[in-house]
Amino acid sequence: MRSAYRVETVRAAERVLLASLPEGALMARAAAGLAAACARLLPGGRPRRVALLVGSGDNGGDALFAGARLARRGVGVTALLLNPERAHPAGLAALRAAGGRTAGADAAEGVLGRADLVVDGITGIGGRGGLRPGAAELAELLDRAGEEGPPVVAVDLPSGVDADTGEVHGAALRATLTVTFGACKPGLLVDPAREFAGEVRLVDIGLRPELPAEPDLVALEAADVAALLPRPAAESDKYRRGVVGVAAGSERYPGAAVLAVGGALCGGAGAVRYAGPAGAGVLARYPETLVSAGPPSRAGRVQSWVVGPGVGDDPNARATVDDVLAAEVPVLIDADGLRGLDPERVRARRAATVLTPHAGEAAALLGGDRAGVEASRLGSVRKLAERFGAVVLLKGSTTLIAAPGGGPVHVNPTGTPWLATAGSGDVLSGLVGSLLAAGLAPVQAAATGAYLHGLAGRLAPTPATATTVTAALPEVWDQLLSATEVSSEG
Ligand SMILES: NC(=O)C1=CN([C@@H]2O[C@H](COP(=O)(O)OP(=O)(O)OC[C@H]3O[C@@H](n4cnc5c(N)ncnc54)[C@H](O)[C@@H]3O)[C@@H](O)[C@H]2O)[C@@H](O)CC1
Ligand SMILES: Nc1ncnc2c1ncn2[C@@H]1O[C@H](COP(=O)(O)OP(=O)(O)O)[C@@H](O)[C@H]1O
Ligand SMILES: [K+]
Repeated sequence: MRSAYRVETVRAAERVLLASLPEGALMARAAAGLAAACARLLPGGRPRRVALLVGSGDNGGDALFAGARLARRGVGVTALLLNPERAHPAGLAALRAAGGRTAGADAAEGVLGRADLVVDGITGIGGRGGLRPGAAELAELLDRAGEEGPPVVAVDLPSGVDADTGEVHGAALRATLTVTFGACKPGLLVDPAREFAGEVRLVDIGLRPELPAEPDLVALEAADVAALLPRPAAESDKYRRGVVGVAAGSERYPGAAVLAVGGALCGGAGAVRYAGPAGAGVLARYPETLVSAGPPSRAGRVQSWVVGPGVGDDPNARATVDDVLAAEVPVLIDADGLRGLDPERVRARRAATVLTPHAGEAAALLGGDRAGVEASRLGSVRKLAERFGAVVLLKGSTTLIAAPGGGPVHVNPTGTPWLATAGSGDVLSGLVGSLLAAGLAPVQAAATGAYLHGLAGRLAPTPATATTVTAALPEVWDQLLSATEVSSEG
């Protein structure tokens, strides 16, 4: 499991560690890791030039000490000082002693134009709000150079992104690689900031023992997901494996029923019941489905319900959602089912509820606009989970999952923008509902479902469609299960 910690937590851990180490030791560890990462990105066989962007805090100090290490290896290093009087004094002295140069920000265009690599040490975890004008101009200058420009290595964080929330207010440095120290920060894993971070590499500076057991953000890895996947045992039968009910589709949108059932068949439950008006289409595609045309409550016993995809917005659809909400099993609500959903109705349920909105649906539930949700994904998903007393999976780039009452938020690491294709959300809802029926806890079901769905999106032939994503799911299971079998044998 990958973990990320908020600035406040990182600072507290750093204080403990700093007290036990000689002065400057921690920064030296950070700078050594940073310099090694930069050296690997530099071209060989000719004089090489590195430009350091140096702000007035310790982030600039890291850049200066790393620059000194590179200068000692024969690299031409120039530090652009945004605020020369406030640049880290010991870092400056080290750079100069190693033969590095300094320049004011007015020299930026020339220095950056000649650089093979840029090191962004403007702000790290001490950055507040949008970048100030001098720093913002540097970010814009590099943005204009685009692909033609030199690679940028961000020190700890790309300057201008919010470490705790992943929000970006105005300009920010766009990095090829972010070398982060001690612990990953939530902003490095959540969009829009994640887009600015490039590849993220964690440098161990000895902080781990001082960090609390519970992170603020987590991302499942393959072994975690493999351990969560429900597997039939010798004494299993289809009922013990769990039965998932799907109340989806309508005469207008019959395809949503087929897609949600397809996802549900690939989520580990032993059987799928379908209740609704699109049974003929479902049976034609998946004859293994148990189909009924009446209300969900008359369809027979299930261990979870999925309701909403393609049900439309007529009174029948509302009645279907109400009927499912009355069930005493975990319920996943998606798409049309989320329209006008009453928080009190959801809070009053005794069994778990999982909501799976995309940004537009989340905005409607929160009474805001879509752009606001996309700009503040972590805040939005937490707010929705609290308001509805439900587990919320916010879809989109860097899908997030939050539970009511706090605890770590999950971020899905496997997504791909190829999943932004009609109906792929319907497949996800069936998949997560099936994992719920198989007995996974709601947060685990949502996080595991998003992980499998993302991998299937990557595995499906390009361009992925909802149907090919479904078809790729068994291969995703195979890969995950066979990898763990090998590791448990070895
Ligand atoms: N505390 C520690 O023990 C360690 C800290 N390290 C480094 O220290 C960094 C934190 O250092 P600081 O607390 O000095 O903070 P930073 O260096 O991240 O940022 C603070 C400085 O940036 C300026 N600033 C803040 N917001 C700005 C904005 N929007 N636009 C332009 N300038 C802005 C402030 O005026 C201040 O001078 C970490 O990110 C990491 O790089 C590492 O050396 C590892 C050890
Ligand atoms: N930019 C993106 N990057 C990664 N995944 C995305 C992106 N945009 C959408 N997705 C994923 O694609 C799926 C689309 O679901 P949804 O919006 O409900 O579409 P539909 O209603 O057509 O099924 C979700 O799993 C979502 O997380
Ligand atoms: K930085």
